[in-house]
Formats: sequence, C-alpha cells, structure tokens
Amino acid sequence: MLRAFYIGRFQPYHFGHHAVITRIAEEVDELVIGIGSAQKSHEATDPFTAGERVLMLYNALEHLPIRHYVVPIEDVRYNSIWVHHVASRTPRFDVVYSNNPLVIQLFREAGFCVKESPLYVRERYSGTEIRRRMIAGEKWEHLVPKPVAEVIKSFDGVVRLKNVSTSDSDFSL
Ligand SMILES: Nc1ncnc2c1ncn2[C@@H]1O[C@H](COP(=O)(O)OP(=O)(O)OP(=O)(O)O)[C@@H](O)[C@H]1O
Ligand SMILES: NC(=O)c1ccc[n+]([C@@H]2O[C@H](COP(=O)(O)O)[C@@H](O)[C@H]2O)c1
Repeated sequence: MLRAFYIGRFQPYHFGHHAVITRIAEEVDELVIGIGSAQKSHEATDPFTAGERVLMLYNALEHLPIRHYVVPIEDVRYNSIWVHHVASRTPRFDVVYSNNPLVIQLFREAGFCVKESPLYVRERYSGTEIRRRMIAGEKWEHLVPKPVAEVIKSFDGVVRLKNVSTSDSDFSL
C-alpha cells in the first residue's frame, strides 16, 4: 500500500492542482493532501480560510478514485522542524509530490522520497492569475473545477478578495 503526500495553499484550488492530483492518483493507493498556510485568510494573497479550502477540495475530489485525506497545516516559524510538524498532523506517507523547491529540499533532507510534479499550463492555471482576474472582474470560473466556483460564490469570496485587496490595514501578531 503506497500513500503519497501533496501540499499547496490552494488559494484557490484550480485545474493545475487538479491535473497533478489526478496523475498522482494513478500512481499510488492513497493520497494525503495538505492545505498549507492554514492559519492564513482574508489577505490579498491568501483570501480563503482553511475550512473554505477544505470544502473546495472535498467537493472537487468527490470522484477521485483513491482514498484521500485533506489536512489543514499551519506554517511554523522554523523550516528545520516543518517536516516533523507535517508528519505529526497527517497519516504516515511514503512519497511526496511537489515542485516547490523549499518543500522538496526539506523532505529530501528528512529522508523522504520526493517526486517532482510537472507544471500544467502554468500561465493559465495559477492562483495568482485567478486572484488577479477576480479582482479585475474578469472571467475566472473556467480555471477551477465547477464545485470550487460554487463554493467560492456561496460565501461571496470574490467580494471578500476585492475588499481585502484594497484594505491598507495589515494585521499581524
Ligand atoms: N498549473 C499548475 N500545474 C501543476 N502544478 C501547479 C500548477 N500551479 C501550481 N502548482 C503547484 O501546486 C502546488 C501548490 O501551489 P499553490 O497552491 O501555491 O498554487 P499556485 O497556483 O502556485 O498559487 P499562487 O499563485 O497563489 O502562489 C505547488 O507545488 C505549485 O507549484
Ligand atoms: N516553515 C514552514 O511553515 C513551511 C516550510 C515549507 C513550506 N511551507 C508551506 O507549504 C506550503 C507549500 O505550498 P506552495 O507550494 O503552494 O507554496 C505553503 O503553505 C508553505 O507556507 C511551510
């Protein structure tokens, strides 16, 4: 039984992520999906809460043919302990898929087998580009699975993103 791990911020979950996850599902038996920077929301680059992102993934992956777990994971101050932090919040996994250089470096140093996942039409499928379109009032719905667009609309996510993007207040502890 081979269980894989894949992490992203999913702000929002889009067809680039979906292509990667669909491909991983052909190679492994189970998949743990980490929702990274789970503590963040209501910011221009991270507008959606961990709970909202759980819902996006849960609904978009309803028909994924393998068992999968969606686990929110907060950032920690020290990169050196991040892999242990991830492991303490997830079912045990055997292989990591990522193309984030820091994620790859940290997992390889910790002794994990890491497979690099290729980018899928990156200029089209990118969280940054989708958020830009949302703020500009351009079409974005075709870049995400239908259930994701429905979740975002259910809580007026585009209005929130526009509001937090124009706000000049930056709250941090
Ligand atoms: N088009 C894509 N094809 C394949 N993988 C992608 C694509 N876009 C992002 N990824 C990967 O998915 C993982 C999660 O990324 P993330 O949730 O930050 O998405 P993103 O589109 O890069 O978002 P942002 O633009 O907000 O940084 C990362 O490893 C990232 O490289
Ligand atoms: N020290 C840390 O908390 C740490 C280190 C490496 C990656 N991460 C997180 O992993 C996720 C990686 O996903 P992206 O590829 O979408 O950036 C991000 O949420 C990032 O913040 C956190």
